[in-house]
Amino acid sequence: MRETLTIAMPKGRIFEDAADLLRAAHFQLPPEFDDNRKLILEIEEEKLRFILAKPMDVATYVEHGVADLGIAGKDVMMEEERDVYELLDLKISPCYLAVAGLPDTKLSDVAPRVASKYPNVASSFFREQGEQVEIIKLNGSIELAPLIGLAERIVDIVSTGQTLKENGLVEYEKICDITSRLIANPVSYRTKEQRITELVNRLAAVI
Ligand SMILES: Nc1ncnc2c1ncn2[C@@H]1O[C@H](COP(=O)(O)OP(=O)(O)OP(=O)(O)O)[C@@H](O)[C@H]1O
Ligand SMILES: O=P(O)(O)OC[C@H]1O[C@H](OP(=O)(O)OP(=O)(O)O)[C@H](O)[C@@H]1O
Repeated sequence: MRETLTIAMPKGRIFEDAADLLRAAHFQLPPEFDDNRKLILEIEEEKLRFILAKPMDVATYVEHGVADLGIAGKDVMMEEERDVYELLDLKISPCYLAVAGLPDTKLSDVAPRVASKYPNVASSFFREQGEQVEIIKLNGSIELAPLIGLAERIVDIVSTGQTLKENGLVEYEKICDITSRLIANPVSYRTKEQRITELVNRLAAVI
């Protein structure tokens, strides 16, 4: 009997883009996939179970082995080192990480303050540039920080650029491109290798 594969993923845009990708790969997603208030969704015929979590928690479920696979943004994978395998670049939910701030703000001689949801990524980026900064961790609405004087710079996700524009901010530097990745629990990868390879091949064929 085929064992069930459990896949963790975030609830928002990644879920929508992943559902499109799964449909393109001829997985029959039931209609309840489009009204995703439920936190656990199953495709019985395919022996697949999806669990919907916050982006930063996806890798936690996979690392602990309660999900065999996960779909997470590269941003999340870069921020926290995890004991998981990255199997595939799904090329969905594209965006990029950038340094932004108010136009014409000079960085002071003392360490400038940088607000971000990605303190580790931000800290490595400025360290590699040889710049000393003070990192301030925020959990969302990062663009507020320079507007109210909490920080001179932010490190955040940019997609359309609309949020920066509407808040009068400018991009100073692009850090890196981001897409979503298929990740696997190392033990599941060994014990359910055939099922996982089959899924990877079906997805890889439509990326
Ligand atoms: N404009 C964007 N803003 C944020 N994340 C984006 C954007 N465009 C693509 N992404 C990717 O989507 C991921 C977030 O996934 P998703 O939007 O599905 O999560 P969510 O459950 O809605 O999360 P949140 O609670 O952060 O709104 C990010 O880690 C990033 O890789
Ligand atoms: O370039 P854009 O298309 O405007 O997208 C970028 C914005 O989207 C994300 O925020 P999100 O909507 O996830 O909310 P958050 O502030 O709670 O993180 C990100 O943090 C930016 O604020």
